[in-house]
Amino acid sequence: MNTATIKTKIDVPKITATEQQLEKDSVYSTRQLNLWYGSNHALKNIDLEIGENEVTAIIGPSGCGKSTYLKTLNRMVELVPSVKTSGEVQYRGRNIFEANYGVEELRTRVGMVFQKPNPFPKSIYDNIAYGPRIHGIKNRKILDEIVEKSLRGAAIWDEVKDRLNENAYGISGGQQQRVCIARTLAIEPDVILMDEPTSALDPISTLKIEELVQELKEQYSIIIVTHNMQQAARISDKTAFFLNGEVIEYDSTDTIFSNPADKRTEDYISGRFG
Ligand SMILES: Nc1ncnc2c1ncn2[C@@H]1O[C@H](COP(=O)(O)OP(=O)(O)OP(=O)(O)O)[C@@H](O)[C@H]1O
Repeated sequence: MNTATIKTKIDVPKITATEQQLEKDSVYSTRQLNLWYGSNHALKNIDLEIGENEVTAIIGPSGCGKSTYLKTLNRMVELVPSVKTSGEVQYRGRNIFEANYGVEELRTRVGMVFQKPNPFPKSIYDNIAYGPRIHGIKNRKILDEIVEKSLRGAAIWDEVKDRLNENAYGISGGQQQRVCIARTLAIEPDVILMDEPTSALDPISTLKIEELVQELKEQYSIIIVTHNMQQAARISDKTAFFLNGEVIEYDSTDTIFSNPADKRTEDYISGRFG
């Protein structure tokens, strides 16, 4: 009997996505995360492992805690005075809630792209150079290189290379969103958080951003909140389904969309609610 035959006879237990995640590098490990806005318990016992160089989609109906979860990952949620948290969010092995954790450094490592494109009222060039300048880079040649590399990385260089000194408000919404992605890339992040980045865009711009996300995951880990289930199915590797502040199911995107374990996931992805 050859080895191949032997292997097929061994009863291999099915490995869940969560177990696979634990085997490879996790960028984030969220453990028993709870979050309250005053008395509103918005996140409940969230356990999630976010994989490196993957696209993780967060889906679920309005108000289920998707954006809150995303904003917890870079501690932006703390800007709301009534917020209280418990549990742990480990980023690269360290709990970001630790008292001496440097939130500025965290936000340098973890970029964010918002629902509505939000360029600064400055030239396209200055939008991209803004972050590097804050980090002390003043040399024009180096800044030129960063601007070009970032705009190329966001697949918009060819469209704006002759308009770098024009105000970023003068380009289309889809182009503005890619400039915002380029602005994020300019500080060389490790993770990119995207909060419904295409919901304000037309279908062609949406497609461009979706293609871009696929390219960016070679270099970055991406967590994307989306209301668009086709989008989650098209571009993500893992999907977490949130409902009323809980993670109902977290698995490979294929499993979530073809063979979900929980009836509530099935009902949501088949459009029965939300
Ligand atoms: N700044 C805030 N202050 C108080 N409560 C908030 C705040 N932001 C969100 N909430 C509440 O927290 C819960 C989760 O909201 P969140 O915005 O995270 O949901 P979501 O799933 O992203 O919703 P949507 O899909 O509509 O954007 C909701 O009950 C919401 O009302």
